[in-house]
Amino acid sequence: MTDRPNPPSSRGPLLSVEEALQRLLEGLAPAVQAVQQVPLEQADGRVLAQDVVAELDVPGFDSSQMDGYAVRCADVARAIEQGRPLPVAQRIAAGHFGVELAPGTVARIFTGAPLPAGADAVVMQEDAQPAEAPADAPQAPLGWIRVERAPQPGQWVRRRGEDVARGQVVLRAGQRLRAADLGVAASLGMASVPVWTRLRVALAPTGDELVQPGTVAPADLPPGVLYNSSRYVLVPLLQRLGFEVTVLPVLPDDREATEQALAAAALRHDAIVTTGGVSVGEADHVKPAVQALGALDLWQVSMKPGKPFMHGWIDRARLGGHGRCHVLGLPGNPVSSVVTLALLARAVLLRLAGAAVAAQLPPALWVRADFDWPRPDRRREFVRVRRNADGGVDLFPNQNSSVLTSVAWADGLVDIPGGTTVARGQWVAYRALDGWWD
Ligand SMILES: Nc1nc2c(c(=O)[nH]1)N[C@H]1C(S)=C(S)[C@@H](COP(=O)(O)OP(=O)(O)OC[C@H]3O[C@@H](n4cnc5c(N)ncnc54)[C@H](O)[C@@H]3O)O[C@H]1N2
Ligand code: MOO
Repeated sequence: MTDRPNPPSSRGPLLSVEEALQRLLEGLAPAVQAVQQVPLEQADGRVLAQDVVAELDVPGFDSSQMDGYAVRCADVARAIEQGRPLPVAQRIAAGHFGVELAPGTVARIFTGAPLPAGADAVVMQEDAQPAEAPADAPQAPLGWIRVERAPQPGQWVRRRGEDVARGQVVLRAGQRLRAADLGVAASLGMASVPVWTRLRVALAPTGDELVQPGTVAPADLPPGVLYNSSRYVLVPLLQRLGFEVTVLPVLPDDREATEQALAAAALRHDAIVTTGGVSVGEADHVKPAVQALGALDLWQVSMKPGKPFMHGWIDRARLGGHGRCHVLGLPGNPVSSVVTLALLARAVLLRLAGAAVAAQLPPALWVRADFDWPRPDRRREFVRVRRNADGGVDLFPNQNSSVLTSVAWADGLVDIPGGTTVARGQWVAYRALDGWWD
């Protein structure tokens, strides 16, 4: 990444969310360096470090999809025409190979069993009836069947390689592995996968007003003091993204102490996520501290909540180390911190973790707004909503960025462009919050 000119100032036009994502991800290289081979059982959510190429076809052989009879379609058609039954010449169970199907015969076959050579379809047993042996026929120890309708070639046959073809790139480097991916890897015979080491993220809450729950009883809470609630939202979200998260003690509203704590954390982590202290007040020390230790890249985005979001880095060379430690400054209001983590910081952190991430928001679903939003804001708004049983979304009544119960109630965000309103019944862009963390 090259050094860039000054971040946009608070006085100029604010960056849009898309511009911010472009700027954040442009030239951003992964911070993780080592690859580890991890057993499939522990690989959920990890970032794949190398492409996985199939060494075999899956399935490895043509097989039956049903319990029934392996047949040659032409023979069945002829037998129907002549009104004759067909002899069952062999019996093939899953895990066993039969012999080539002799012309004019069928094979009893079970689901998953290999199709015998010569067979080109399977007739399920419900479509075949046991029949008497014709008087002029030789012995058939497994009996005779009669089929009413001629099958099409390929019917009820699971084709070799129809799931995965040998040589195919099945999983891509940079992909975050999900449960089904692990099953696919297992189907290729892999017991472990090469993944990047976990990104080491420090969460650094700031603010003299914060206390840890459990240290002061609600009845004894001094005026102006509140519990550090964001920590308990952000840590599980960061962990679900696959990071190794350390929580630092709350940083006081003090420039010197903020700088020292960030410097120490920068040497031991790939990225630091701060909360609070990024607005314009005198007690907002995160920005100047990052500037003193490295550089500020971006500050303030045209979004509500979340406007004061900040990104910068600490130059470890100044601290006797090497490389950069990225700092993502989330605004202090708890809702703003969740929304900026979802929309902006998540992409940066995942890229640092080695994941392939696009510089755009994930695609939205279009849903019906079952609410009015009559007062436009200059900033693009991300309002907390919940899908209802009628196929629309309801709005949480209090959209203040300090109201954390709005996030607890909501299952997603509706994206309202700056300067626009929403009328009940209108189609709006909805993004499920859950989708951001798996
Ligand atoms: N003059 C201006 N003032 C503000 C602006 C502005 O543009 N001009 N922006 C506002 C916006 S928007 C937001 S969002 C806030 C964010 O400010 P900070 O990031 O500096 O956050 P703080 O002031 O430190 O905290 C804001 C609020 O959140 C509470 N908080 C902080 N951390 C936690 C936590 N871990 N758990 C629970 N609650 C937390 C804090 O006590 C404050 O009440 O700035 C506006 N001001
Ligand atoms: O971003 Mo602030 O989050 O509008 O309150």
